[in-house]
Amino acid sequence: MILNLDRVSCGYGSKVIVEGLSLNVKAGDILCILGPNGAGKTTLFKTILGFLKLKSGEISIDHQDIRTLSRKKLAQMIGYVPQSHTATFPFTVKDVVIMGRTAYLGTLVSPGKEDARIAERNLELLGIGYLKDQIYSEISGGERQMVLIARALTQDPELLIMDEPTSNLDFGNQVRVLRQIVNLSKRGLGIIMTSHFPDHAFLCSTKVVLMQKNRMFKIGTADQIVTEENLKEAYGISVKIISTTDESGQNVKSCVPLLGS
Ligand SMILES: Nc1ncnc2c1ncn2[C@@H]1O[C@H](COP(=O)(O)OP(=O)(O)OP(=O)(O)O)[C@@H](O)[C@H]1O
Repeated sequence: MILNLDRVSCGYGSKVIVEGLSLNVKAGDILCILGPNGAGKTTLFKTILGFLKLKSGEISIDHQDIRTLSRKKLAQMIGYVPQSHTATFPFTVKDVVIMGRTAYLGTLVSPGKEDARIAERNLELLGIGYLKDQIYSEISGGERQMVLIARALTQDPELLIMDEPTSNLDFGNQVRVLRQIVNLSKRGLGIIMTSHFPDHAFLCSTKVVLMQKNRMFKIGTADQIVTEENLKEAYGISVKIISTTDESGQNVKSCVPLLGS
């Protein structure tokens, strides 16, 4: 799988939010999109998913222009994980995950045994099989986030787009979700995620886009992009980047924000 963005510009009406962005995401890549509120991360997602019309440039997946793909075909290729939300209706976790099969079902066709099997397999893959009969609105925020990932995997996509997959999660669950993201990329999925924590780029990304409010962006590896200078420019705060080692002796960087006087 290869997603290719070629000089992409997108936005709303006459308002251009992202201008001239070129990048690619391949199987096994984790692209982490960073940037302040309002920089255009969600706008870019909506455009890749085909909800917003491209202003100019081209987006292709496996060399097919997304404008030529049906919504159903696009849903079979790209899984979307929204920020975790509370469902109003009391569906079981298994029912929520089976909804991921919609892209493969004909009109008025209900999911069958094979769809249920795929849903259960993905719950097990993420280590949350024990939740399957629980009510989605009665599980924790962290568990809901994992269920939404299982639902997107049940679409059997080649690319996963995740909108702040760690928002609303406690410290431990943030790391558990990041670990699952790394595991999924190792299984051959391409992943695009947004985060408000530059540390997440150090922890799991293979590529970073740092978006700024003035339509500027920087693209590179976490080491190249998540620098004290770039973070100051993007977020307007002073940050120290420090280094330590993990359990296996690998170097790990972390961002420490400075309050200043
Ligand atoms: N439906 C819309 N119509 C017009 N402008 C919009 C619309 N949705 C968002 N915008 C504007 O587009 C810009 C980018 O918004 P977007 O939601 O993409 O930012 P973001 O980087 O995802 O922000 P956040 O980190 O807060 O989620 C903002 O200036 C916003 O006001």
